[in-house]
Order: sequence, then C-alpha cells, then structure tokens
Amino acid sequence: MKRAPFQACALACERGGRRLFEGVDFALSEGEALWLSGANGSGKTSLLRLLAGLGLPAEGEVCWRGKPVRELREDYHRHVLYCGHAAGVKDDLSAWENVVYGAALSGRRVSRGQAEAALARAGLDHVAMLPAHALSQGQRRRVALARLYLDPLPPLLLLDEPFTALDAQAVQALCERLAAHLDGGGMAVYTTHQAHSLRPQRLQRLDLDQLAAGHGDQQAWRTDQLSAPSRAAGVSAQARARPAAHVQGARP
Ligand SMILES: Nc1ncnc2c1ncn2[C@@H]1O[C@H](COP(=O)(O)OP(=O)(O)OP(=O)(O)O)[C@@H](O)[C@H]1O
Repeated sequence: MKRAPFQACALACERGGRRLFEGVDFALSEGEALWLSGANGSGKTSLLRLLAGLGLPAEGEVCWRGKPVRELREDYHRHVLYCGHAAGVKDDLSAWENVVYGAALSGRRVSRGQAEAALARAGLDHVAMLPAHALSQGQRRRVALARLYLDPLPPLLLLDEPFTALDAQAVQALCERLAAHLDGGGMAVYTTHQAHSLRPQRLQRLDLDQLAAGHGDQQAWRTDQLSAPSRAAGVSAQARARPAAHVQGARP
C-alpha cells in the first residue's frame, strides 16, 4: 500500500513544563486536509509549529515522505508553507516588500511583479505600495496570506487561523484557493474557530479536547459516525490504541 506523504507518529508536546497533548497520530495523503480543533490553549498552534519543524516534540516523530523532518530540515521546508497566527508583517516595509520578504524567509525568491500579482489576487492591488503600518488589521492579515496566492504553491500548507480578521469576500476567496490546492493533489493542515465554506472532498479532524479527554480509543465510534456523504467522499479515519489522537472524518 502507498505510504501517505505526511505523517505524525505518537507526537507529544510540552510547553512551560506542562504536557499539552500526547499520542497524536495521523497520515495525510495527496488531496487531503486535516482540521485541528480544540479550545483556546489546547495546543493547536503548538502542534502546527511541530508539524512545520519549528520545534521538537517531547515524543514521537513528524515524517515527510517517510523521513523525519528533523533530519530533512531545508529539504522539508521547501515543500511547506507555514502561515502563523500573527500577521507577521514588517511595519516599515510596503505590502509588496512584505510578500517578497516573507517568501525569502521560507527560502523562496519572488520578484516585485510576482508579489504584486499575489497581492492583486488577495484583493490588495490598491495598497501594494503602502507601508504596512498604514494598513488595517484585516489588510495586514491579507498581506501575510498573500504568499498563498503565489504560484506554484508547495504541496503542504500549514495554516494557523487563516480566516481570522478577513471579511466574508476574503474568506470565500481563500476557501476557493485552498479547495483548488487540494483538488490539485495538495495537502493542508489548518486551525480555525471561524465559520467558513471550505469543504474538502477528503477531510480529517483532530480534536485536541477529545484527545485530552481520553476519547482516542473509540475507533469504531469514529468510523461508524462518518456521514454517508463523507464515507462516499473517502474521508479517512484512523487511530491507535490509547493514548491516541482523536482523528475522525469531519464536516466543519
Ligand atoms: N512559549 C511558551 N512558553 C510556555 N508556554 C507556552 C508557550 N507558548 C504557548 N504556551 C502555552 O501552551 C498552551 C497551548 O498554547 P497554543 O498557542 O498552542 O494553544 P492554541 O490551541 O493554539 O490556542 P488558541 O486557540 O488560543 O490559539 C497554552 O496554555 C499556552 O499558554
């Protein structure tokens, strides 16, 4: 059987001397999305950062195409686009310079023309020249997300609250962009507390609250609870014996 390109095995995370979660397992294949859910402080951002290779797990391994990402380093990072929770834009740089700078941080060379085209696709062509400090919060967020409108996208997107501070039109545009990415065989892991219209054909859900509550061993419940359309669409569900992640097919 073909191995899923992106896998997490028995991941555990500790922050500030406290164990946030353990036993996180999933396997993500081409065209699949994973929705991380859980209450504020449950560890979604911490998990995304581990998946991005920005920290080391207390236990377990994140693997890309069968190899641990801690060994692959740059060879992993060029396959990944991580968009963090904060806007992360530089006040003194213009919008287009921020796109170039943000791409450079992830090892990608982007011309001014490419940056302006991405901003236009993000609905920000009229502010491309403005310094970031002159932009609204929503516009700053859209500048940070403009990297998602650069072509080609790397196969794996890791998105922390991508819809925060966006207006309805921008949320819709981003959903369409992500759907096209998944339809083209890309993968995405994302967190959101917000209503949105992203309806991937194949979606897994990992709920850190359920995991903390020790509901990780209910494999039969999970597979049985998949809705008929979800099953037909090939939503996958999997688990290990406890402790294990609460991964289930889901419809947001
Ligand atoms: N640098 C740090 N040092 C110590 N503790 C931290 C650090 N960063 C986060 N934490 C703690 O880890 C826990 C999980 O934080 P995290 O940001 O991963 O949660 P989250 O699920 O993404 O929350 P939210 O939904 O509010 O964004 C919190 O209790 C937080 O206080």
